Amino acid sequence: MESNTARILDGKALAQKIQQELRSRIEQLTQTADRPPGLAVLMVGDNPASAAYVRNKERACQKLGIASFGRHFTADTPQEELHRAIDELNRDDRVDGILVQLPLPEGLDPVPLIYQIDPDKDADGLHPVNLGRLLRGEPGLRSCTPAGVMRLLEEYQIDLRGKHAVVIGRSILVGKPISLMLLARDATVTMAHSRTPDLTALTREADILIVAVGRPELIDESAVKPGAAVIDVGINRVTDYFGKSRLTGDVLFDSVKNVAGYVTPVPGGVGPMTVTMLMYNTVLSYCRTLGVEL
Ligand SMILES: Nc1nc2c(c(=O)[nH]1)N[C@@H](CN(C=O)c1ccc(C(=O)N[C@@H](CCC(=O)O)C(=O)O)cc1)CN2
Repeated sequence: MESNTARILDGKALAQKIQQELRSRIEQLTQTADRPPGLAVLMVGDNPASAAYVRNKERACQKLGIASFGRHFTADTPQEELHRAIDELNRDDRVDGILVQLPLPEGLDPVPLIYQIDPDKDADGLHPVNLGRLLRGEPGLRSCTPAGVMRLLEEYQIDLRGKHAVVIGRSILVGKPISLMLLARDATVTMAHSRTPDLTALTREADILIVAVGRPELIDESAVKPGAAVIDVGINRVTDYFGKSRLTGDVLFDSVKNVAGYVTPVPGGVGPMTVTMLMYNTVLSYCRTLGVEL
């Protein structure tokens, strides 16, 4: 029997390439602009994973020449204080992008906070105005993880037109927006979720399979059509048989690579693209303020 090894979609390399391009563009623009682009990340509480992601975002800002206006709040901060912080950042001309790091500690509601962010500074692309623009096919700030997935598919010239894309997961952060983005590129999209019967029969029909459910290694080669592009959006920390902690996706990589045409690794696939698209959105907002093209 012939063996197959899927092509790896290298999100880390693509993220570096895009960041380099952004850095050059920022360097060019700041020769004449009176300020650099600015991003404000609101972090509430001390969830260790969130704290690490926020540090990554701040590090990326520093590398690219974006000013950070991060605000860190304790978990018992009243919701009203967070609304006041967003209001200040909305009015701060040095700030082009604002986001609330998710999840928030229990007792705090992220939805009204996201609704309060100025849609033109909504670097996460989660404000209903930006989601509405996506739905209507209008320009706007796009959600970072789905936008990162689309950039990966584009980079590796994976044909979407007329192809059957199956998206597992219906979150507002990934599943819903990525389905709309694939539809806009003429894919035939099926959205699947926890109540979908016979998931495997469906995923085996997919030319493009996007998995965003947060269930470690849910998808193995038996669920994949030969030659399909498999995009793993899951990031799960699991403890292995020997008690060692490791990171894994929603896809069993070593199995899926035997049948897929393309597959993203975890780590090093979609994750780095999320942070990069956040930088991209921030620079896009900055360019709009300056009245120039990105
Ligand atoms: N406001 C938001 N909150 C959250 C988002 C988001 O897009 N906006 N997404 C996730 C967390 N996240 C960014 O915030 C994020 C997750 C993972 C990565 C990443 O680069 N992962 C690496 C592995 C990192 C590790 O070793 O732990 C990878 O996959 O290679 C970046 C960003 C939820 N919250």
